[in-house]
Amino acid sequence: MSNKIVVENGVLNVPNNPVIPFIEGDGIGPDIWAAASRVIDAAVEKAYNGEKKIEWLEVLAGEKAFNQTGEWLPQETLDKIDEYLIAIKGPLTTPIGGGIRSLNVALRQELDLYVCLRPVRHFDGVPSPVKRPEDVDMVIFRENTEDIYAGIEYKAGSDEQKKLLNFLQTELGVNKIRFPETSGLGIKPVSQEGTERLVRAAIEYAIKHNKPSVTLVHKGNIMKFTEGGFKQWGYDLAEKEFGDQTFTWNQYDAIKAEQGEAAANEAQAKAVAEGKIIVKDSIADIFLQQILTRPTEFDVVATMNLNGDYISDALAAQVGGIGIAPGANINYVTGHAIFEATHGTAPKYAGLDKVNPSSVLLSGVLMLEHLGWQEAADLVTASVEKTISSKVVTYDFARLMDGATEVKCSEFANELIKNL
Ligand SMILES: NC(=O)C1=CN([C@@H]2O[C@H](COP(=O)(O)OP(=O)(O)OC[C@H]3O[C@@H](n4cnc5c(N)ncnc54)[C@H](OP(=O)(O)O)[C@@H]3O)[C@@H](O)[C@H]2O)C=CC1
Ligand SMILES: O=C(O)CCC(=O)C(=O)O
Ligand SMILES: [Mg+2]
Repeated sequence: MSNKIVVENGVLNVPNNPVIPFIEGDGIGPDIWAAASRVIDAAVEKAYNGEKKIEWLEVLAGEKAFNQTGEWLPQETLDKIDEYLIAIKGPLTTPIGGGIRSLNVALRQELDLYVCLRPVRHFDGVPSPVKRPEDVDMVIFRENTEDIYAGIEYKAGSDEQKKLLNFLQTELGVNKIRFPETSGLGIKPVSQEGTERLVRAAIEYAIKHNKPSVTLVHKGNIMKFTEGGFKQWGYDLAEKEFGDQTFTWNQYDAIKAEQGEAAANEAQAKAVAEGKIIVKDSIADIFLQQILTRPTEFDVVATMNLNGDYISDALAAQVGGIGIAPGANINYVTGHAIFEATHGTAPKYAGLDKVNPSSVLLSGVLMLEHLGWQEAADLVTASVEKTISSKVVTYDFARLMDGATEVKCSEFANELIKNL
């Protein structure tokens, strides 16, 4: 039997010994990947008595790739992930202000992994800066291929910047750039198709997991045709494709305008009683306040690339920090997915065997769930809960806990394996 994961009629077919490519990552990548992969292997072995086993296939990207091949993201890496469908990666460095563009973004764009899925929930015993971290239970659907984040920008003074500036000024009559000659210029594409496929995935997730609401987060009051477009296209999609399963604040506003507020409230209450998902929206600045002040009001969050980047780190802090925040980049149509930690390469801790491997490990749990290997996923989750409750933790949690035993990254993995 082939050891390739394939997608057939939209359903993943996973053999017992699937080949799964991995990218170790830069900085802390080697430490966290060594720890996490040992725990994943042990959980799979235990859950299936050796009947199932992942065949890891290393593929290169980042500094390791550059040192070995002279390329930051070799074509072979993309080809292998394309071929084997599902992969997992550690973080990759992106220099600031110049140098190569993000390899993380490039992987998402090259494989058209249009959803960045980042579930955020609290694990018992994890120290948090907020009073009720258990109130945070949100799943972020971040658009992953467009927006200002896609990296279409031109350096101040470059020929391209001058051409674009000239076009803006002479063809479009733009006269609001305060210091035109010395401005770097960026382009923010946000499309109807890109919005629709992201919001569709978010609503389908909410339906499948019985989540009561989907919130579209945007700054559409200021960026009317990009972020405002996202909001409108999102509402339109909900009404067009999920009319029987959703009630939108767009519909609420229409009823209110025609029949008054009481009728709109009644319609919304009826929709909730019928188990419909409320599709609402929130402007990004107040959203960042409300996830702190009233987190129980948010369940599934659909947003654009840059907002999603900020929101994921902010929400991660509320449940104990970036060391425990998992993620996945997914194309629900082709079946391609790369699971990855939310955090970066934390260069000051590189090679110290110190940091928390939970972010990439829990990304591995998302991967096991995606493969349908729920038993192995549950073993890892239970072990993380048990280990943290026993206060055996890495430095990031130890510094916020009373009476904790601080262990190294690899020792934390040993403890997790013991507690499987
Ligand atoms: N998807 C990816 O591959 C990503 C890559 N990056 C890249 O990573 C590089 C470094 O980015 P930077 O902004 O410093 O952000 P990082 O996420 O790498 O690190 C910031 C801080 O977060 C904490 N942290 C990160 N990972 C862990 C962990 N596993 N366990 C415990 N604490 C952790 C540390 O906090 P403390 O100092 O308090 O101990 C660390 O100093 C950049 O090149 C950036 O572009 C960034 C994000 C995602
Ligand atoms: O690509 C990078 O270096 C940063 C990416 C990032 O912060 C993210 O995707 O959350
Ligand atoms: Mg980020």
